[in-house]
Parts: sequence; C-alpha cells; structure tokens
Amino acid sequence: MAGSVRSVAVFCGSRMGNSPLYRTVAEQAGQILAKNGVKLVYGGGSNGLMGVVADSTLKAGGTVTGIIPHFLHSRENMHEGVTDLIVVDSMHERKQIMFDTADAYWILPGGFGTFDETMEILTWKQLQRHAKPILLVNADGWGDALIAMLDASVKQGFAESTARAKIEVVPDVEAAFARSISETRQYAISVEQF
Ligand SMILES: Nc1ncnc2c1ncn2[C@@H]1O[C@H](COP(=O)(O)O)[C@@H](O)[C@H]1O
Repeated sequence: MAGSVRSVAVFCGSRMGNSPLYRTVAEQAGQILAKNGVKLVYGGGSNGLMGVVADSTLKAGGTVTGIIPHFLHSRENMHEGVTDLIVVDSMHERKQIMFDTADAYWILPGGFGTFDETMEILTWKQLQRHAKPILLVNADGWGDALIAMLDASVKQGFAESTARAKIEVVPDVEAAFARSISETRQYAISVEQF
C-alpha cells in the first residue's frame, strides 16, 4: 500500500475514444494501482476506458470497487468480475460514494460524464469540502480544451488562480501516482502542524 493513499477514484470515458493512447493510459492506470496495492474505485461498468482500467487492475492482481446505479446496468454493461460491486439508486449516490471512499482522484480521457465528475470534484475542493489530490492525466492532449477552459475562467475573473491550482495536470500515470502520494503527505503534515 502506498502510504496514506489506499484507494484512487478514476473518472474516465465509457467509450474508448479515437486514439490508441487512451487505452494505453487506462491500462497503465490499472497496473500502477495494482502494483502499489492501491484499490481502484470507479463507475462499475465494462464499457470503454472504464472497463479497461478495471480489467487492467484485476489482471495485475489489484482490487476494484465498482459503483453503478441500477438503471445503468445494461447501458454501461455492469462489470460482474470486480472485487466489490455496489449497486445504487442514483447518479448522486454513486458520485458521493466514489468521492467518500477515495484518497485521490484521477481524471483520464473521457467525455461529458467525465467532465461532470471532474467539475464536481474540483468545485467541492474549491468549496473546501475536501482537500484530496485531483490529477488530470493529459494523455495525447485529450484534456487540452478542458484545461484551456479552466485557465480562461481565471483570466475572465470568474475563478481564483488558487482554485485553478486545485487540479493538477500531469503527463502520465506515474506522475499522477507520485503527486497523489506527495500531496497527501503534505496535507497530513499541514494538519498535524495546525
Ligand atoms: N451527470 C453525470 N454525473 C455523474 N456521472 C455521469 C454523469 N453523466 C455521465 N456520467 C458517468 O460518467 C461516466 C463517464 O461518462 P463519459 O460521458 O463516457 O465520459 C459514465 O459512467 C457515466 O455514467
């Protein structure tokens, strides 16, 4: 287990996207979590990159908790092979459990659902509902437009640069892992000193 990071919530696409590098980064995410004894928490489906990251974690000997609303059972092809599967009633419940049970959040390539989850976890941090690391893994530049939008918001005077700093862009999962450990450690030290 990696210090105080025992579980990571990964938000990513329920589709594969157009670049083969998206699959690669999802596979690498599962491998690095499993190798370090860190549990994957994710949306519980088998489709797209969500399925890839779950399968990759399991194949590498890791543990996976999937959280899926019952109405998405068929649409997202609920993953029957995960270590723990939690079936919930609503999207809100799913998100709440994902947020509560993870020590860090990784954003991998994805679409609208991934954007929603990213903005919610970021704004919760802005509102000081949590202080956990948020790492956007910008594989093949998939997140460039999203990053530009966050930066534009600061330039336009709609967000503080301190809020923008609450999500960190990293090039790969190795960096996401390293930053998750060091940010969590820094936070623990600052709480101890308080
Ligand atoms: N509004 C939403 N809130 C939370 N999660 C959502 C929402 N819309 C879709 N999702 C889930 O996000 C993942 C990834 O979706 P992509 O659109 O493929 O990025 C998926 O499990 C959706 O159910």
